[in-house]
Amino acid sequence: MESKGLLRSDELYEYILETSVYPREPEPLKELRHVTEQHPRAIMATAPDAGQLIGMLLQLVNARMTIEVGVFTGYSLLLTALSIPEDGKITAIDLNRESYEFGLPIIRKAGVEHKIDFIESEALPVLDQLLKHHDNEGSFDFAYVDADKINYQNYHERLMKLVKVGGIVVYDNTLWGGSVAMSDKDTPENRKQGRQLTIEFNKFVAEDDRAYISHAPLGDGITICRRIV
Ligand SMILES: C[S@@+](CC[C@H](N)C(=O)[O-])C[C@H]1O[C@@H](n2cnc3c(N)ncnc32)[C@H](O)[C@@H]1O
Ligand SMILES: O=c1cc(-c2ccc(O)cc2)oc2c(O)c(O)ccc12
Repeated sequence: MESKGLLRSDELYEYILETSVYPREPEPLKELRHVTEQHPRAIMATAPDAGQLIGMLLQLVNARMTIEVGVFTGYSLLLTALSIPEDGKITAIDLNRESYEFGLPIIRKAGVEHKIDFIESEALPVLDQLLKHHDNEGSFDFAYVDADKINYQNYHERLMKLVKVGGIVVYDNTLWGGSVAMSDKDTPENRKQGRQLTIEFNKFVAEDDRAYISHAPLGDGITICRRIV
């Protein structure tokens, strides 16, 4: 049977970006995306098409309290900050404050810094700390995970407790450059470990009865999990 997947070319991806994503991208996000292009690790930023869907999900659940694991220069962070209300809060965790500070002037200019609690740390102990306060259980509306792939299952276990029933957790890079569907021998050496971890995570989350999921081929692949129990 012919594949139902439609994205057959870079031109088609460019078409989506130019037609439906860039014209609607808020100015501060556009500026941050352009500034981040000068960063040596620019490839790590959340793809704008994935960002657009994340923005819609934030609106759909009226997100106010959110968690972000993996900030880098702040594309997804700024997107979240622009999407939540004035009294909304983002607990944003990253090992590296320097990259957060790279984008901070644009976040400040957008007038949304007050919504961000940036924590420079390994993410797992911060999530565990949050869970020590029982009031935090089920108190978050939304979480976005875009960090070390080796811990995605660990993050998922914590986040399935921290987000409320009906809340959403989104994971980035769940197609890992398309390598999840390649044979090991065809996978570039620098993709092999991420490929294996991503395959394992995708299987794990597909079998998780606590969440309704959708694996969307936007950007580098995002998996949307809605906590249902
Ligand atoms: C792909 S980037 C995040 C991109 C970001 N979401 C954006 O839209 O630009 C991954 C980030 O995760 C951070 N990171 C990696 N491992 C981490 C860990 N164990 N705990 C916290 N942050 C981590 C890295 O420092 C890096 O900034
Ligand atoms: O090496 C990458 C590449 C990406 C990536 C690829 C394609 C897109 O449209 C967006 C992003 O993202 C990465 C990432 O988030 C990460 O944590 C490490 C490496 C990469």
